[in-house]
Amino acid sequence: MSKPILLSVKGVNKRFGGLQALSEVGIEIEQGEIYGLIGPNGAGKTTFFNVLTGLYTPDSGEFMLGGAPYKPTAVHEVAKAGIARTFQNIRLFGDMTAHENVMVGRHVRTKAGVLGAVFRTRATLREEEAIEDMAHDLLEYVGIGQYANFTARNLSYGHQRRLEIARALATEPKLLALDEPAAGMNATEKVELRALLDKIRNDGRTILLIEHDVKLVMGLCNRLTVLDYGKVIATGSPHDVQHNPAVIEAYLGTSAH
Ligand SMILES: Nc1ncnc2c1ncn2[C@@H]1O[C@H](COP(=O)(O)OP(=O)(O)OP(=O)(O)O)[C@@H](O)[C@H]1O
Repeated sequence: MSKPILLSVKGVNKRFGGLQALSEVGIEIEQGEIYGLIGPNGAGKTTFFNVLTGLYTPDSGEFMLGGAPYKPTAVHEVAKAGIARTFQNIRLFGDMTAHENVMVGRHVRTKAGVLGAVFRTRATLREEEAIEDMAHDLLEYVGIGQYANFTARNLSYGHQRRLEIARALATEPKLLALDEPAAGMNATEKVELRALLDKIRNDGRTILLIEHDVKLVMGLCNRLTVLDYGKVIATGSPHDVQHNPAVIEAYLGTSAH
């Protein structure tokens, strides 16, 4: 039985000068699944992510999130609407501790507001304590609780990636969008990442994953879409997609296969 649709995207077009980077791209992600977006270099994956998360304005496109129309405008609006993302190149606050990085993510959802923060009312202090606790819990959840007080830049690469995921989860997203989370990871880190993403899905969250590591995507995703030259060339289960002639053709001779 199919689950409710969390994200529905239709007819996305995006042109850069003479280059049609996205052509009528659409996807539907069900609640609680890991959905993959793959494709050879330059296929348009990151452009799609940037459109979805408000970094690029599409030339056209319709978006529904959690059953309501969703307009990916400014980045902070996207976070409020319920999409949190990580980036291909890690973007942490390098001089802040791991704990502080997660707290920053949580502030998207705080209620006390600026006046509360300035006058440090009792409500603000209570909220701040709750945020501190939640940040600690999230660091434990992603498996780096013991590094809470380490400066982000001093964490290992794999741990920085986990910290990014914790920070994204702190916004309590409906959809967690991960842009190449396994990039640069060694084999052990990849196995651990896979277990973490599995756990996040088992806890009911929905994940959209761009990933170059085809093995990881095929092993982890419920369904996926393949882009090539800005167009959707296949959508389906890992098994169906792997046997799709258009996909085999697109990947022939590329390092991603
Ligand atoms: N800001 C931009 N200005 C002009 N062209 C762009 C811009 N961003 C992306 N492109 C072009 O759009 C196409 C799609 O790029 P995109 O980065 O989305 O692909 P990708 O599938 O994410 O590739 P990769 O796997 O290499 O990251 C490429 O031809 C790229 O050169």
